[in-house]
Amino acid sequence: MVKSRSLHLLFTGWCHCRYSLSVFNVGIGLDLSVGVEGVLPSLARPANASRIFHGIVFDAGSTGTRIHVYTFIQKDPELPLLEKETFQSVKPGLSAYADTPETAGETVRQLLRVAKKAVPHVEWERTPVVLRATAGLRLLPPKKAQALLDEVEVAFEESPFFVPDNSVHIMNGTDEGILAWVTVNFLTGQLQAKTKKTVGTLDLGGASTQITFLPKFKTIESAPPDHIARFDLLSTTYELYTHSCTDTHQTDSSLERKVFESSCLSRKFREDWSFGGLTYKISGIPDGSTGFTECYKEMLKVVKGVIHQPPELQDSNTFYAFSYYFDIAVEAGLIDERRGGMVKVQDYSIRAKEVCNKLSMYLATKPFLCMDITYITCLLKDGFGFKDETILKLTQKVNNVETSWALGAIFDYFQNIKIH
Ligand SMILES: O=c1[nH]cnc2c1ncn2[C@@H]1O[C@H](COP(=O)(O)OP(=O)(O)O)[C@@H](O)[C@H]1O
Ligand SMILES: [Ca+2]
Repeated sequence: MVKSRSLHLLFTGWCHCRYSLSVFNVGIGLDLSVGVEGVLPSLARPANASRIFHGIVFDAGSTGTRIHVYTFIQKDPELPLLEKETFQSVKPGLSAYADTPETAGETVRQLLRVAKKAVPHVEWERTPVVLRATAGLRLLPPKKAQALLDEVEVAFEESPFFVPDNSVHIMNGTDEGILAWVTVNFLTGQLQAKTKKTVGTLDLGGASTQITFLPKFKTIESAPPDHIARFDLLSTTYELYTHSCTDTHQTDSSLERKVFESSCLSRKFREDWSFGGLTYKISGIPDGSTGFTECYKEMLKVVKGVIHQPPELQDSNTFYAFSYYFDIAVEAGLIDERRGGMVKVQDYSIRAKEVCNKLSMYLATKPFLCMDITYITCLLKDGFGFKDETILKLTQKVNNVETSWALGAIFDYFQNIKIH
């Protein structure tokens, strides 16, 4: 089976972008403390709270559905601690069941069993459960997406957990970027520091990508007002630059059963690939040139000129990066899967050249690695405008908690951070 994120974007045509920007209003009122398990959140204590309380977030991603069960401890009335996260994921994502929505309900029921084990029985009825869907459902026809969400809602209502209003919905890309930024800056302790030091975040999903950071005044000044996203967390208003792209769904029926050729694939590579209800024949270019330079040119066509480049990114030092940035770095041997690690933008580029210029070596085991890693290189350099030396901290977990927007989403539930 074909497994490549780049193929998605080549077929859908990158990209539907939304830029957002913001400022940071000082007055940090966020109370955080650090414990053995890591950084501890200060969330409003739910009514009728006992010492421990929980929150359940489902991430309905384009490639999989994940459950995050958070356990908080109310250390004192002001400072609950994030004690632990229970996490599990299943593949494929809900959008794969567009024509059999009952299966989406089954997926959710299966994952709810994890929550029943993680949350004590007596806590079930006051533990909120929410689901946020991302690019996979954003790209479906609205009726099909709604049918899936309805099945999820039925499964939630049948469950013993508390189902708040608007518990199940499709999240926009801006919220996705902001909530991931909240998660990472919370887990790394940046939000607790009485400074404006925060870390930027890069997320690359199966069908969308987000970049979010605290911009300098110059960036704020030069960006149009609709590039601004604000949110409130405790007594602080944050304004962040956040830019989200979702691959647009433009399946071209004229390509039906035609061969899709790419210089990012070995000349000997041939495979059928189903997408958008059609089957494509994917292959290398039999008599054409292959290799990094040609592949990069292909990627430039979908990346260049469609993504806003804030000039300050050329001077930025470190970004946290996860999802496919992490997965592809593991596949490319740049980092260890368990420990993650730091890479420079140029490390992706160097490895892309090595892989793409020896395509036959990877034909059997990693036929799409050249395409994927070249795409990431191109997105970072010519898409966002990062310099070669920028460091990406590739992290799947911080203090044993997934670096996902899901934790930010439960903050949003308990705190109503009002992203606007
Ligand atoms: O919570 C997570 N933990 C670990 N990996 C994740 C998590 N969320 C996303 N990923 C990684 O990101 C990849 C693509 O993301 P996703 O399926 O969420 O696409 P989307 O964000 O475009 O909807 C997944 O295959 C998975 O490897
Ligand atoms: Ca995602």
